[in-house]
Amino acid sequence: MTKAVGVGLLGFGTVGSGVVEIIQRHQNELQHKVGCPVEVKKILVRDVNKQRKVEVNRSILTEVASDVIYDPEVDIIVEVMGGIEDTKLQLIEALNQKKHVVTANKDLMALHGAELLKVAAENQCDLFYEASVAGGIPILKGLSDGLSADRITKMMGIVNGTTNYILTKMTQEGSSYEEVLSQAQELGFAESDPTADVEGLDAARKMAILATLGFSVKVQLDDVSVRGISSVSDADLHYSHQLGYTMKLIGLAQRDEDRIEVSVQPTLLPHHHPLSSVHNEYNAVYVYGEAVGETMFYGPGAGSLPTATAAMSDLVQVIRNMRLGVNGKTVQEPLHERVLKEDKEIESQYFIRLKVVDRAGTFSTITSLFAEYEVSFEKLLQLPIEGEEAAEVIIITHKTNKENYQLLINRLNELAVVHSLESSYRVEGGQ
Ligand SMILES: NC(=O)C1=CN([C@@H]2O[C@H](COP(=O)(O)OP(=O)(O)OC[C@H]3O[C@@H](n4cnc5c(N)ncnc54)[C@H](OP(=O)(O)O)[C@@H]3O)[C@@H](O)[C@H]2O)C=CC1
Ligand SMILES: N[C@@H](CC=O)C(=O)O
Ligand code: NA
Repeated sequence: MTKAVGVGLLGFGTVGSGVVEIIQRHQNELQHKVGCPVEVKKILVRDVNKQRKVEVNRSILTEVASDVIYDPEVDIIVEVMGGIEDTKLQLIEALNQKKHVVTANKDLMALHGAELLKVAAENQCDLFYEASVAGGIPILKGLSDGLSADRITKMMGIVNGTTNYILTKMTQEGSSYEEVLSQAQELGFAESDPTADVEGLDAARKMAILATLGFSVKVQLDDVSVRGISSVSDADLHYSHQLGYTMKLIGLAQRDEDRIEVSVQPTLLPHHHPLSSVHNEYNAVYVYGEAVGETMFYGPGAGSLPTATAAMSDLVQVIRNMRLGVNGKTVQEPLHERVLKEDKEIESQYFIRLKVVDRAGTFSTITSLFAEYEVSFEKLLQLPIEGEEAAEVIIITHKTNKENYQLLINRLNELAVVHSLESSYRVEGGQ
């Protein structure tokens, strides 16, 4: 039999234990696909004495990274521990040792992906990162293989499992934000610091990776405009629903000619929109290509075995490349210059919720301001607030540009008839 390929893991938590479980349980299928046994040789953890979900021989656990990186029996490193700067240095060290790398680390790839890919290419090594975006969905392979000949113009999707889980449970079961967040943590969906999930940063990192690959443009993390779900209230969910919309944390990457926009924000979608029925930790990404038209990638976006499946598909690809002697050949420089759209080029509908003074003339003052910025109403709801001389006004606008919208929002806040601007969100999938 052909010599076994040796795998070293950095991390043995939610994703790492899934990787080991798949290697153990699917060894026959793996051997059939790659033509040799796949063996886990070493695993880096923080604490070798910790109780583990998946059983391995204790002797392969270590708390010293170099035990994995310099192990001559390790051909491929699977990095599933997280972290940025130290992890980057360790992966560079591993690549310089001619170890191929598979990683689930979007924090690292969004910030240092280009540099790491360069080091990998210089060492004729593979560096694959399918698990870093949308968990078990083969979205990166979908873009780089399936749609490789197309020109991608838009990607829109739900790319964070934790926030989708939270919004689903809040909307469908009326659960509290805190309660569902801790469930998502227990289920292993959330990041070690869940602020990255709920404040949209995790999704922004994934959108930067997607936009870089899909548009062949070097998109920086700072290019992504980000807003999370921590300020979404029950009232927002309630009124959105009443007006026919579902709230989702949406990542959007769009290009017109060579000008791009990348954002992550809570967004209202019509109930009938396919992304509205993506629930719990599931993710989905719409990809629009000039030639293919519209495709949608759907599946579990977080969790142990789904995410490990993505890392394993990269592992299989690395081993196939090893057998063909073609590792490190897939890296390409971006084709296009990165030019970001200006606010006046970004068009969208908006949901605006105001608390206003409940008396004659209020409405005409508000509508005049909207008219001044050429923003018209598509839907409107006005409800008196019991026990107060105030009313709640909820507006869905027609499409307007972001510059006008922001000017309007600033001025609305200053109107004497407006007590407060309660909330405002982008609306997609309508007109
Ligand atoms: N969970 C998910 O659904 C997904 C996670 N990811 C990404 O995968 C990576 C891993 O996530 P996840 O498995 O959830 O994380 P966990 O916290 O469950 O696991 C992390 C593992 O790495 C080990 N570890 C962490 N830091 C160090 C260190 N400095 N030195 C040694 N060992 C260390 C831990 O050791 P010990 O066990 O001893 O504590 C643990 O085994 C992250 O980059 C995450 O963003 C990507 C997609 C989905
Ligand atoms: N915390 C992430 C894990 C997968 O990337 C998420 O919730 O999507
Ligand atoms: Na994926």
